[in-house]
Amino acid sequence: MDRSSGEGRLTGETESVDLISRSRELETAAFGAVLEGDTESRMQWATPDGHEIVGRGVAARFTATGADRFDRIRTQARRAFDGLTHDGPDHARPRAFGGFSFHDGHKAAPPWIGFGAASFVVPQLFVTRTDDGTWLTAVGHRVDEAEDRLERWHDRLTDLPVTRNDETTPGVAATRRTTSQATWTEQVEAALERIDDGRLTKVVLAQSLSVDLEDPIDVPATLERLRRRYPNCYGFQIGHDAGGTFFGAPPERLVSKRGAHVETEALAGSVPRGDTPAEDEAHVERMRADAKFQHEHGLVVDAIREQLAPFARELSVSKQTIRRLATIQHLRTPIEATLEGDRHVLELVEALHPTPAVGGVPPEAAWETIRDTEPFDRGWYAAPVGWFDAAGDGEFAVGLRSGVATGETVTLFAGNGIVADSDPDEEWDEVQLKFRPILDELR
Ligand SMILES: C=C(O[C@H]1C=CC=C(C(=O)O)[C@@H]1O)C(=O)O
Repeated sequence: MDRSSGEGRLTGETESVDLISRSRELETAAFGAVLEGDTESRMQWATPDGHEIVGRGVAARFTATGADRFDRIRTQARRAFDGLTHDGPDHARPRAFGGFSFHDGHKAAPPWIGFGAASFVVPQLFVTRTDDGTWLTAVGHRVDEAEDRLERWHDRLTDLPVTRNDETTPGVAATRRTTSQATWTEQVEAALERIDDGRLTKVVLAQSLSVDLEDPIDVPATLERLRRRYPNCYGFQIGHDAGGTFFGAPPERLVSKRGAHVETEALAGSVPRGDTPAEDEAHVERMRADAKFQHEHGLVVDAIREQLAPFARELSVSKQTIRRLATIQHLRTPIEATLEGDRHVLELVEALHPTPAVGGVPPEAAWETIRDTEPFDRGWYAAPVGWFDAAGDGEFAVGLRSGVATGETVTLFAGNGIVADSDPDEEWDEVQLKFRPILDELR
């Protein structure tokens, strides 16, 4: 454990701290070792364009509960980042990593111990790998503390041999579902009644699957395998020694903001992969031509456009495309905007979450249906995970194709959009496809 200053000072709602950050280039690929050993917090973030950040420890922590959780995180972060001095390249700058629970009333009960309604950490030590090289950054509250940490870890990482990828999976001893297929059929039929009544247009209903493992899971190795199999997805883990580790390979960007430029997307509508390119195309053609899929997807596009419009000087919705993953294919519509005025990425996260790709339309009726139907807490599943920086830029994925690992159990979550004309059996099959990314890496 890095004991030079305990696990760092925390940033409360009123206290402000100075953060000193120092970076240097790293000539080794052995940076995964940053995650090893005891630490209060570890994180990993990888983007579809191949950039990666791996970090440990707590230089500052921001937490909040309640309906104003987005605002309160921003206020705490402003205090911490106002006192930040960073000596290093821009891409190695300190950022706050973390996320939100799906719903603001969330309580951190098992399997979500350690995961509150909003929680972000500025790591004490992290490695950033981009096209500009691999950089190590240490953050402390004094110059000597940051510099010592930087040198110590630089030497430690440089001396390590690069370990080979671990292909061993933990093995599955048993699985337990929250929702049988018969119960699912009843749930979908009950949601369809609300849709028929006109109370609801769309709801995303989810299931959870608990997997008991034969051996403990190595989350970084699992994530590495997921990244190779799902290169056009994000990869993330957020973990605490005292709690669980939430990890996954989400295909969906909630939002990214750099300066005034914002990118988001609508991702909804799912079909399997085929065994041949022709079969792949046949599935896609069926999805493109199907009124139910187009309705389900169009609701997401419309909601994102409406939520983003008040912030935007310009907003463009591109042509619908297909996101083809190893086990599933989705309808995808990229959406870009130029912001009017200075905004924080968390304002956009708050406005967009939950999109109807994970919640529904209208949002209140959808949330009521989810609450009445799902016999488990969504926790951080389907919620925003990502990072933001001192300038209020950042990037967030939707926490899908994900699970939370606690001891020798991983609890997985997956859901599907229900609209008029949804067929319970087809919806069941689509949900099972969405468990596969993580489940395949556990077997
Ligand atoms: C809710 C999930 O997926 C969303 C993203 C893509 C396609 C979806 C769908 O076809 O229903 C969902 O909206 C999930 O993976 O658990």
